[in-house]
Amino acid sequence: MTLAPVAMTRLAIATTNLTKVYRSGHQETPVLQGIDLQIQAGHLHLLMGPSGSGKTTLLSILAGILAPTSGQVVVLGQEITQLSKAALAKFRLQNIGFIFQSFNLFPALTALENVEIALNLKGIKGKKAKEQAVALLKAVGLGDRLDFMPANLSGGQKQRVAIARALAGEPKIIFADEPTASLDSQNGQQVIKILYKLAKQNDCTVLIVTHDPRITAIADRITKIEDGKISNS
Ligand SMILES: Nc1ncnc2c1ncn2[C@@H]1O[C@H](COP(=O)(O)OP(=O)(O)OP(=O)(O)O)[C@@H](O)[C@H]1O
Repeated sequence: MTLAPVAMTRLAIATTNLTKVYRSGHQETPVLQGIDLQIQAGHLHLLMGPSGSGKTTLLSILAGILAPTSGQVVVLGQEITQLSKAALAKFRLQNIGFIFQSFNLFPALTALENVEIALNLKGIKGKKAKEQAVALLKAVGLGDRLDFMPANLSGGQKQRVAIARALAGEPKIIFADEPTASLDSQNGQQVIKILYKLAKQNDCTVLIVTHDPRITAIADRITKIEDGKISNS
C-alpha cells in the first residue's frame, strides 16, 4: 500500500480568479483580471511589476482593506470576502501588520508611544504594553531612541519604528508597500535585513510590493504582475 504524500507546504494566502474593476460614474477600469496566487506561510514573497499594473490594489485586497469585484481570497484558512465588516476588522487586527512607504507614524507621539498605541489597540495595555514596545524597538535596533519624536529620527529609523509597530501583537502576516522606496542605500539594506529575519525567525509571512532589486536577492518567491495578470510566479 502506498501512502498519500504529506503536504509539506502551508498556505498563508490563496486567491482564485480574483478580479477588480474600479467604477467611477460610467467609467469602468478593469485592474485585476483573474489572479490565482498562492503564498506559502513563512515566505518572504514579493509582488513586482510596472507602475499601474495593480500591485497596490492586489495587496489591499489581500489585506482586507479593499473588496474584490469577484473571486475568492483565503487568508490563513479564512475566506475573507465572506466576513462582515466588523469580523474583517477584528481578523485584520489579530493577524495582520502593515508597513507603508511613508511610515505613517503619529508625529506627536514618541517612538515608544507609537508602538504602545498599536499594542493598546490589540488589547495589550499598561506596563505590559510598555515592556513589549521596548522589546520590539530593541529588536529593530532602536533601544536608544525610545523617547525620540519621529521628526528627530532618520528615514530608516522611522521605518524601523513602523516595523516594530507592525509587529505589535505578533501578526502572522506583514504587508509592506514599497518599504524601502524612500530610504537611502544603507537604511534600505537594514530594513530589508529586518524583514528577512522577521519572516525566518518568527515564521511570519511577509508580502512586499517593491521595485527594489536588493530585496529580490533574498526573496523566497517573486510574483510579477503586468496589466492586472500574473506574468510569472
Ligand atoms: N480608487 C481608484 N479608482 C479608479 N482607478 C484606480 C483607483 N486606484 C487605482 N486605480 C487605477 O488602477 C490601476 C492600478 O493601480 P495600482 O495602484 O494598484 O497599481 P500599482 O501597480 O501599485 O502602481 P505603482 O507601482 O505606480 O504604485 C492604475 O491604473 C490606477 O490608476
